Amino acid sequence: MKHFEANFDGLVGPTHNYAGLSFGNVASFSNAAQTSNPKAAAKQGLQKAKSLADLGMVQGVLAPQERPDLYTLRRIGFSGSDAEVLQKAVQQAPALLNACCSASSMWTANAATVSPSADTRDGKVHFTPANLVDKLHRSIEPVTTGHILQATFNNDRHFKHHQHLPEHASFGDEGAANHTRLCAEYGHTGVELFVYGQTATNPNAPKPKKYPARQTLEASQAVARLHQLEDESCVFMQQNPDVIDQGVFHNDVISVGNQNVLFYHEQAFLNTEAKFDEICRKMNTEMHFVKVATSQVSIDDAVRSYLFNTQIITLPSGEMAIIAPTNCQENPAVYAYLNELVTLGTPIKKVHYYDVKQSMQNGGGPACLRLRVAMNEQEVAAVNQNTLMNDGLFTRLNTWVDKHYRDQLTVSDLADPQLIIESRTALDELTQILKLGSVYQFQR
Ligand SMILES: N=C(N)NCCC[C@H](NC(=O)CCC(=O)O)C(=O)O
Repeated sequence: MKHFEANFDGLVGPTHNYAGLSFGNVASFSNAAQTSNPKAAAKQGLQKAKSLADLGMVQGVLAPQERPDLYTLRRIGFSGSDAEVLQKAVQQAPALLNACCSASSMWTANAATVSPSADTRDGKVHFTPANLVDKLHRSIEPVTTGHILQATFNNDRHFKHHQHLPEHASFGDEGAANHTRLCAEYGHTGVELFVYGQTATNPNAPKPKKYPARQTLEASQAVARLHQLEDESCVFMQQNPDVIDQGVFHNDVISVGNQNVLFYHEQAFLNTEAKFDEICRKMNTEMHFVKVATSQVSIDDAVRSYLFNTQIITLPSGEMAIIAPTNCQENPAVYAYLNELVTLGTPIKKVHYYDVKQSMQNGGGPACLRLRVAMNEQEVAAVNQNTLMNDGLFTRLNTWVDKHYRDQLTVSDLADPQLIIESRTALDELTQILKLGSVYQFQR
């Protein structure tokens, strides 16, 4: 049976804006209050997704969330008509209004952790939506994320959907951004590498001093239990707290893997050697650890360019390619490194660059925008086929964006009641295009 690694990219929602909501995420803070372009953002994302489909990859899309989130605003005491709720919120608590308007669900690497059927005891693909408790604007995503995942992977025989972990800092879970699956072939049992930022139950264990460590060991272990993974298929490794303090808020900002390749910065982890030995012991194939030294690329350059927030994909030819943001071309050290990398005799042979700057300005690179789901042919056939990218869907979604999205949005526009109507009209139409049913609260 054939096996694939599918990428499901998050569609950028109509309220994409720069509100400076993510402490510890350098781009989010430094671009706060800039004017965004939701239409361009959505189109950049669609172009990246379509290009991967054109390269022969299985590519899907995940629907965005409903924003402004009036349900959360009402839950915290703002009342009256929808317009009144927005008005009161902007006057009394503008920061809370901003948190309820983010299009952050576009970064589907944070939607969930996914374990392919080859790794799980019941032979199903398991999904656990990430609770994202570290950031208020993201903590309101998991319930709807669960609905969207169930409508996209809507087959009980092949897909097992779990509830997100308890909403407490001890179980801080950021999903696939802190999880990498290593394997020989996508259909073979692999090693699931869980990278955490801190151990919540041990106050004396290493942790960052300045910025939050969003992922806990306790969360990673809970996901591994839920997904019915064998101990022999799991490695739990700690992210270097010093790099979190330099803006590496997720592990996918400092390392990325694909099959038997792990591409990483030398400062990415703690206890690197011992943990890499454990990975080698648990893998049934040779590993390629592709290390980038600080002398080649500094942490600062890695964070600015998102060298490691690239996607490493295996093309139908069997060769690996890197999908990088154009920001990597614009950084001399990183561009020189990538030009050299493809000559080094590693499995990575080519680099493709895409402009995803609208997302990058909020700290979301190509890898943030996608959720990986390794599947066999039968599982791919069981996916909601209307979510899979092809020429027809690409055209329909571009037309849909043109019709509903603004080309300018500032934080002060978030209190505009018209945005509620625009957003709901767009999402209602999208659920028809993708045949998702009623995944949004306004439809229930
Ligand atoms: N690395 C991965 N996988 N994902 C990137 C997520 C970026 C996101 N930015 C934001 O949420 C910024 C929103 C704002 O400031 O308006 C975050 O920090 O959670």
